[in-house]
Order: sequence, then structure tokens, then C-alpha cells
Amino acid sequence: MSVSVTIESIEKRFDAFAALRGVSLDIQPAELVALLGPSGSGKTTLLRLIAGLEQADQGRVLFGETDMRDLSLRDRRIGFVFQHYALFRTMTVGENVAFGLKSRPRGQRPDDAEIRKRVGDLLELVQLPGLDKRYPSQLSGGQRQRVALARALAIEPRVLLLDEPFGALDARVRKDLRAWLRDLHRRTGHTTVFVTHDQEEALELADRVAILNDGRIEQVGSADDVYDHPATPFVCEFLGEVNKLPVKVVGSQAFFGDRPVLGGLSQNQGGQAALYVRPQHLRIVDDLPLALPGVVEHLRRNGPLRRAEVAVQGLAKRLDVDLASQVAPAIGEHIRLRITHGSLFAAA
Ligand SMILES: Nc1ncnc2c1ncn2[C@@H]1O[C@H](COP(=O)(O)OP(=O)(O)OP(=O)(O)O)[C@@H](O)[C@H]1O
Repeated sequence: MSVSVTIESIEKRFDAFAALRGVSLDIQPAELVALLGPSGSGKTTLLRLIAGLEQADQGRVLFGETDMRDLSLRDRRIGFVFQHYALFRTMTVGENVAFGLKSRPRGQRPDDAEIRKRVGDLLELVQLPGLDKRYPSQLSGGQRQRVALARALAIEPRVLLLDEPFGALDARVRKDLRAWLRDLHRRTGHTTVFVTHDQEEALELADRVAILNDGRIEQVGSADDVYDHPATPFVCEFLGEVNKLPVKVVGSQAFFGDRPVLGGLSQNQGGQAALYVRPQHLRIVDDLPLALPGVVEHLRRNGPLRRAEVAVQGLAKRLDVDLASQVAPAIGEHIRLRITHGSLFAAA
């Protein structure tokens, strides 16, 4: 039932402002892709283009092999869920879910008994059995979003588009719904495009994440790809905390000042570079080779994470070091840090 979605070289301007600048993306049938990026990066515009709610200035969107513009609205069969519950307030939950089916033309419309059964099944699927007689005002925010999803699923969409569907909910409910949506997607297998600015949500939920910045896609890949092998400094800085060191690459080694700090590099990266290192890729070690000396200036705890802030001579900003299960050093202690993994980018 689900189709591939191919986005080809999309350009979209709003007057003089370029909201999308040459965006291409191939989405496989039944894949769940998250569009992730800061506010204003073009996520919603791209989603609205896929939905046919906006027209591209250039480029096209294909559903399977067909240009989306050649399909009637009905044949596109798009399920759309917005951040702010778009439920009809004067209709019950059951009527909301049945809406798409009831508004089909006579020949394609299931009979009332069939619609009742489908609504029951869908409410079961979104884990709200028996709530069909309630009104949206009698539901929690999380329940309303699940009803909105059941309503979108009722038309048996070929493509499911979700625009920050959990954006208005509190952190706890969001987390529960994230796991729930992943499970639902596994069972129903709709091609799904999901907009979020919450990186944790995107990385946990999606098969692949497309990271947008300023109207362009910076990188598309699995959570591991984008997190461990960021393609650009933007991706590196956008996805979680990262330390940045100016280095010089000579041969297969990166030097901070005259001290080698990372080895085993490919030979074609010579010259001045920026080395990005995540806090969990800095380890306190006893021996000197490839280690960076520093002084512990601050210790802090953030939930389960313990962090040390380490001052290094020649670096204006303290390094954030994830202590994981290492014994915490004392404040003022002189330590050595080894970089276990880093991403190198040519200096700007
Ligand atoms: N109808 C419009 N007219 C003019 N400018 C628009 C219109 N829609 C979007 N934009 C602009 O295009 C840019 C991209 O907007 P878009 O809503 O796609 O971003 P977003 O990444 O979804 O952001 P957010 O996370 O804040 O929703 C923004 O600068 C926005 O102001």
C-alpha cells in the first residue's frame, strides 16, 4: 500500500526569501524519515510541498513513479497530522475518525456498519478502545493526538505526514508517544515523514534523519550515521554537545599546538582543521601518548550524566568530559585526556 516518495531538486521562495534551496530526498516505501532542523530551516515548507499544500517553484515530488501534481487530491491519499490537534470539536471521537471515510463519494464509501467496525479497529490500534463517544475536550492532549493519527490512518493513506505531532505535549507524554508511534509504524508500515526540531525524538524514532539548515539538506542518514559521522560542522554542532579544538593535520596525525592528539587519519586531510569531539569521546588516561593535559575546574551532574569541565592551555573554552563510569577526578586535579573519536573539518 505504501509508496516511495521522491523529492527532486525542490526550490521554494516566499517573495524574495528562499525557503528551500535545491532539496532532494528519496524516501523508500514504508520508511519513516524525520525532517530535523532548527526553526525556520524549511521543515514544514517541505512537508507541505509533499502534501501538495504548497507549490514548488522548481523541482517535483513523485509518489512512486507519478508526479504528485498528476494525481487528484483523493488519489494522493495523504494522512496529515498537525502539531495542534486538528480534531473537529463538535464531533465525537468516533465521528472524527470516521470523517475521511464518510466524505468519500458514494461508490467508494463503506457502509455504516463497515465504518463503525473500522473506527473501532482504529481506536484499538491507537490504544483508545471504547472512547468513540467522547468529545475531544474530554481527552488529554496525548489522547487527542492519537485520535488525530487514527483519523489520518482511516483513509488508508499511501503517505503519512506528521508535523510536530507531539510538539504541544509535555516531555513525559512525548516520550511515551514516541515509543508508541515507532511500534505503530512497525505494525502498519506507512511511508511516513515526520517533522521535528527535537533531535532525541528524530534519532530514536526514524529509520533515517534528514537534517535541514537554511533551506538545504545538510545530511541524510541513520541515527548512527549522522551522530557518529556528521558530514558538516553544522550537523556536528546541531546534534548534541561537542567540543571544538583548532588543530593542524600533519601526515596521519592531528596536532593541538605541538602536541599530537589524534592519530590514524587519512592522509588527504592535511593543514589547519577544526576537530569536533563529543564529551563521551574524551577519556581520562594515565599515560602520555596522544593525550592532552588539563586541569579539572568544575564537576557537574545532569540527570544520569556526570561531567567534568577541563581547562586546557591554549583553549579559550573548557572541554566538557563525560565521566561515564570513570572515577571522578577532584577539582584542581591535573589530568590527561585521550580523544577516542573525533570529526575533522577543514578550517573555515
Ligand atoms: N507562507 C509563507 N510566507 C512567507 N514566508 C514563509 C511562509 N511559510 C514559511 N515561510 C518562511 O520560510 C522559512 C521556513 O519556514 P518553515 O515553517 O518551513 O520552517 P520550519 O523549519 O518548519 O520552522 P519551525 O520549526 O519554526 O516550524 C521561515 O523563514 C518562514 O518564515
